Amino acid sequence: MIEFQHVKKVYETKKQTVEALKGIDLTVEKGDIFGVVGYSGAGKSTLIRLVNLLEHPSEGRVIVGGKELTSLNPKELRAEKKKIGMIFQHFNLLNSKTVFDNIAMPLVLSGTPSREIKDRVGELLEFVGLSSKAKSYPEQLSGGQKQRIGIARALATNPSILLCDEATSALDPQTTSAVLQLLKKINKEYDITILLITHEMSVIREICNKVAVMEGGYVVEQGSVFEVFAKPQTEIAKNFVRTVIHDEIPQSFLKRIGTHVPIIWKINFIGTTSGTPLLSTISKKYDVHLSVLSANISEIQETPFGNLIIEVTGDKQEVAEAYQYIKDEGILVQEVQVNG
Ligand SMILES: Nc1ncnc2c1ncn2[C@@H]1O[C@H](COP(=O)(O)OP(=O)(O)OP(=O)(O)O)[C@@H](O)[C@H]1O
Repeated sequence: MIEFQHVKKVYETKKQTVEALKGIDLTVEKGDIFGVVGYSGAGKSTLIRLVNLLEHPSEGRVIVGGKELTSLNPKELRAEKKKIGMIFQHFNLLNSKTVFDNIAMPLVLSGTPSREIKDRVGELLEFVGLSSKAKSYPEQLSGGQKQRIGIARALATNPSILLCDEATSALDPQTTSAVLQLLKKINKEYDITILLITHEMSVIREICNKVAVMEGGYVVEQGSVFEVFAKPQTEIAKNFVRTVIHDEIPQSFLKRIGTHVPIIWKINFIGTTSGTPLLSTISKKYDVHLSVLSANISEIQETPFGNLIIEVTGDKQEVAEAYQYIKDEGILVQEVQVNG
């Protein structure tokens, strides 16, 4: 649906040359809610702005819906751009226009008859739950309401892709959650592929199915949200995951281990397996002793995601067999190295 192939972006200013993207390969598939996370300056905004040609790539190709937008003539480009909606951190509404007129704007620009505009805007206002605000002005609305209007405007031309540029960063947690649920509804009910950028891992956890982690103009890690949350590979991905999932070995335990090298396993449960009475099964089946050092269950896309850190003691062979048993059950288990 959206493909970045070896994409580079260089900004040339009078004073300096900034290499914002240094070679990006990324594929967003139809139906995805694909999240790109990274700290400030990583290149996220540049990346998302390439999709609707708010920025042009310096090298490489950006292919959207099978077409490379830079190769189209102005008429074809206008048609393709209608299929891409975008929402922004600061909403980008026109304060001098009513809510109705803000939402109608893309339709007016594309020459839609006024009868059709009226129906479509009415439908969109209802969809975002703000039918009573048609005649209000943006400054009379809360942040969450403004973003709903931004979303309605982005959906006006029936796009197949929605780009979200830090869409919830200016909102409080409760409003953020409501807007994210609305995005999820849009993805499901309208079958719209969503590409979002954020610096908050909680946003990724709440609605995305795939994630890419960016740092210094590169995508340093990508995969399904479950994969990356369960087994982040890079230091930066680990840091992001830690902001929402607390699975540290407790300091009190580390202090008391002395020179002894303990065997510690980190176990991740996803979905229904989180209810499996795994530990009692293992201690019955194998001659091992298990003590829980830390345990918590959170939710990723409304699916339980549990993690457990346990210390294991017992005969070497029994410990190895118990480990294999967990793996054979299809549960993600990793040994954690702790220096005694
Ligand atoms: N129009 C521009 N001209 C020159 N440099 C730019 C321009 N836009 C972005 N940059 C630079 O490119 C790099 C990547 O910026 P970008 O805004 O894409 O990152 P980001 O991850 O979205 O960060 P933020 O969340 O702070 O916006 C930064 O070093 C930034 O200063």
